Amino acid sequence: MTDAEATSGVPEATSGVLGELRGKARARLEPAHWDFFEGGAGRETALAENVRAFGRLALLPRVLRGAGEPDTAVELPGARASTPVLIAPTAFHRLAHHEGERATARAAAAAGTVLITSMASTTAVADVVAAAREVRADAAVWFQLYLQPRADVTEALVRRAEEAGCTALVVTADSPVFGRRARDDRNGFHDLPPGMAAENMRGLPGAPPDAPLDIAMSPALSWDHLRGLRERTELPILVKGVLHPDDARHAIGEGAAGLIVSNHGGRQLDAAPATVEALPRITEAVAGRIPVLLDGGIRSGADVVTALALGAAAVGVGRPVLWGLAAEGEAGVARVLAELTGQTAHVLALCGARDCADLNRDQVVLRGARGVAGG
Ligand SMILES: Cc1cc2nc3c(=O)[nH]c(=O)nc-3n(C[C@H](O)[C@H](O)[C@H](O)COP(=O)(O)O)c2cc1C
Ligand SMILES: CCCCC(=O)C(=O)O
Repeated sequence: MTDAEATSGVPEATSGVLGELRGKARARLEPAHWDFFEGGAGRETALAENVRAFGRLALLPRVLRGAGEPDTAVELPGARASTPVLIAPTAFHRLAHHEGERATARAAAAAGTVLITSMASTTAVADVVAAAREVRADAAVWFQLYLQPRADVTEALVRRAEEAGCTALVVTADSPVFGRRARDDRNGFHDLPPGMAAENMRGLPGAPPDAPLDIAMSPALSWDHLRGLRERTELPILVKGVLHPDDARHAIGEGAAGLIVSNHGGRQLDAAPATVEALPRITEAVAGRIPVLLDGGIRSGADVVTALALGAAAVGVGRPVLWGLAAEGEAGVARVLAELTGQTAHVLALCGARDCADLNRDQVVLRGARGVAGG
């Protein structure tokens, strides 16, 4: 067991650039904030399994294909990204670094990738998009939305995202209630410190002037709410947190432009499967009709290529971006993105792939299994 595993239970990156940034982030952050970023729900089984499941998979390279230098670019709803490594939405970046989401946005834009900015950001979405667009005029920022039980609140948030220039909405569907996180309970961490707030939640219907509204999570939300949202926006909508193939089909029926296979980084249902293990059934159900993305446990280029080979169009990365941000601000996020994209290009080349779509499901096999050629 590594040192990191001994303290967290998770087989996390302990070497290389990501390991270095993780160590630096941990040393810099207040322990309660580190635990908030790093932790998961319950016994942290889903959190650990997201990472471990990639370790149980191997890649079968194809040889002598004359593929040339791999192209890492991907085409997505409301974005063309130069890398399949996107930034998954994570809350409260100013807890990690004083520049917060602005630093993350600049690094994402410079890398030519999509920032999925959290509704629970500590910077208003207009300022997040502005920071990205200062670096690159066509930078793509997607807005992650928790559907609110009050339709007027959801609507006001969507208008803000649209006016800010976001090019897609990501509706997080895996949070009918808030996950139970033992580390946060133990630390008594349940709110932002004074001076920081969820800036998107200010000035909404039902809130006192300039006071932020709490983000509501509601088990009463249904596909009807998603339909209501679709009728009120032209933006493409991706549904995040899908693990059951029937929900994938349902989302397509409701006009979703994309899906994100996710268990919220193991922070919601602890009994959820590792996302890479849920992915094949989802891509099978979707059958290429809309792009399927995955997040959870991506820590290397091999993880990225494994997800792509199993049919993902792109992946999201959560905690490693927070490590980079906490360790070195914008430069740290840039290092995380460059490292994962560089590794991805290298693994694509070693697998004989010319681009992110030039991979097949039969190239992913279980380690230790007899007769590795899948199908
Ligand atoms: C600190 C933290 C905050 C998060 N906040 C949000 C959020 O506001 N909205 C959301 O949809 N997902 C949120 N997530 C989940 C991520 O979008 C993503 O599903 C997950 O982090 C991916 O796993 P990884 O951290 O192993 O890469 C959060 C995750 C973390 C670690
Ligand atoms: C209301 C904040 C939600 C943040 C979140 O989604 C998470 O911590 O996983």
